[in-house]
Amino acid sequence: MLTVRAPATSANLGSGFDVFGVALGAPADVIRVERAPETSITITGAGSEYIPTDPEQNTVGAVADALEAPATIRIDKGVRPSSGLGSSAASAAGAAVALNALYDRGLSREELVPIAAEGEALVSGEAHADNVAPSLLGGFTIATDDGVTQVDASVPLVACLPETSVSTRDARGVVPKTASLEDVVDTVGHAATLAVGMTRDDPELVGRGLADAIVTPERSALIDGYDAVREAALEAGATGVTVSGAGPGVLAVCRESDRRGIAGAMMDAFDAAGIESRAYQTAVGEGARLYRDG
Ligand SMILES: Nc1ncnc2c1ncn2[C@@H]1O[C@H](COP(=O)(O)OP(=O)(O)OP(=O)(O)O)[C@@H](O)[C@H]1O
Ligand SMILES: N[C@@H](CCO)C(=O)O
Repeated sequence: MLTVRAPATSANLGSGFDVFGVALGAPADVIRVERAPETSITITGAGSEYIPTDPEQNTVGAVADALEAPATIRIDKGVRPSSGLGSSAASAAGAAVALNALYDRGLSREELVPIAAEGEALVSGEAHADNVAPSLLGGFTIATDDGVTQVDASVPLVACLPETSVSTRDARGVVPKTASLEDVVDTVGHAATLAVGMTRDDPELVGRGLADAIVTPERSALIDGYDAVREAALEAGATGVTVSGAGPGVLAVCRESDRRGIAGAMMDAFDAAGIESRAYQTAVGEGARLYRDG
């Protein structure tokens, strides 16, 4: 049996819609695989009751198919589905690493990115790689049609998840089809600022670079309490706040010394809106880790 711990991720980071992503130190999915004549899936953990075990409908089934690697797959969900932390992608990335090793396919982590993205196509209709790339490679990733660029980074973060859910498929429905040149120019500037900030481990630059006037305003309108939570995080010292992935999770960038206070302020603001939430005090972290259990 092989075991993989595959981290949650936060995609988009505001200005990098469908392109930027970071691996988070926590939470994570744990995937266990054993060779079998046919793929079967069992699921435990956060939100497991909402996830299909049919391999045709589960992201890990799509990965097993793409790698021609049938297996008994056990998923222990640490990443709650439809919360904005790349739940479906964590399972897909974990399965890709585990099955690649189980069947000695010899593919590199970069080569596994499009394979894990097959799972994302299954659940959201498009094979975007901005969650699977950081879950596989760790750090900060820039996923484009030309491939993935990765840098290790160490930037403190708070990911606050309300007890509500937004499906990626629905959230993609509100993304504007066009944008003004002014907004595009503005977003390019912020995206470049964010990328430089990641290379310097600079929370000020990363926080400033989250700003986006194209997708985030439409997405944040789907999240009850978002404006109050954002305001509370900024008042508590966050250097920037945005929607995590497709939402409803909210991501704050900060200095380490402010992280605890920001987590509390965000949860209090959701609470004042009548919504329970959970905050992860975390940081940009490593990619999927493989354990050989013997
Ligand atoms: N292994 C899996 N883990 C989690 N969700 C899965 C898995 N396989 C299929 N799904 C389905 O995918 C959907 C969740 O994916 P979705 O992209 O909406 O959320 P997410 O991955 O948590 O969010 P985001 O991409 O915004 O960070 C649910 O409908 C769930 O049933
Ligand atoms: N880039 C994707 C990430 C969520 O899966 C989106 O925002 O729709």
